[in-house]
Amino acid sequence: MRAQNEREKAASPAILSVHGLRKAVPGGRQLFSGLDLSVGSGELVAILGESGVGKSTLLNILAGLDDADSGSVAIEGRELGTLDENSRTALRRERIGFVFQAFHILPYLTLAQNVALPLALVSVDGHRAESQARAMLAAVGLGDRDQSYARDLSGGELQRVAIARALVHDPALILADEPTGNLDPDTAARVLALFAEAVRLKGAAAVIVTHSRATAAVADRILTLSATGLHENDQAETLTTKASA
Ligand SMILES: Nc1ncnc2c1ncn2[C@@H]1O[C@H](COP(=O)(O)OP(=O)(O)OP(=O)(O)O)[C@@H](O)[C@H]1O
Repeated sequence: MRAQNEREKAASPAILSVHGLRKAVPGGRQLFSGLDLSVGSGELVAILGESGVGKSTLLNILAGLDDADSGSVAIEGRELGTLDENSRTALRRERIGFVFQAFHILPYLTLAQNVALPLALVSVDGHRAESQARAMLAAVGLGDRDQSYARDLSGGELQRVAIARALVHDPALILADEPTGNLDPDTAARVLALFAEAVRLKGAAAVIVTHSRATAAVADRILTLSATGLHENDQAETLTTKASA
């Protein structure tokens, strides 16, 4: 059965294809080079790595929010390097769900409006967008908070709003930066089930940066980022103990 799953995975189309990525920070220090990655439909990849190694930078490059110094990133066959800024923005809105480490929940919108935003940006009508947003908020355990504002929420609640917003438009590619870092184990398990549903039932591809053992455990592959790129890692002991989330 496992062999069959592996064959199916190998045959599934790559949603994300990365080749030879190299990135240095302003000032010249090189973060990584020779980085390759392919993530198919229905596949969830966890990325580990020491603090400061470049995990958030990598996610930003994968989303077209930052540029690599060399190498290529393609999403569903479209090379980001060949797209102008408007096309990149459109691709991001339509095909990517991004959970930022700092959440970026807009303070002047209600939670329902925040979560409905990705739908509004792809022209889903207002009533439908708000009702899907409320359903998504309920799925992350915030069904009774849809009219609240960010200032009234805890860090873990904000993180769940960010996750709801990233998943509401059924993105092809989910990029999540420490999505369970502020959550207790039960709540983390609940949101991880949502990521798993998006990947396994809806066919998304997901790349999740995490320090959490429990979060990495839901991944099909665990990779470690270092200066020489991404390397296979199934050594659970390399996960830090930050890890209960
Ligand atoms: N604009 C910038 N100018 C200079 N250095 C930067 C800039 N952006 C990021 N860096 C540096 O690049 C390195 C990688 O940062 P990044 O946030 O990608 O790491 P990370 O692996 O996600 O870390 P953490 O696990 O602590 O979140 C860090 O040393 C950071 O200080």
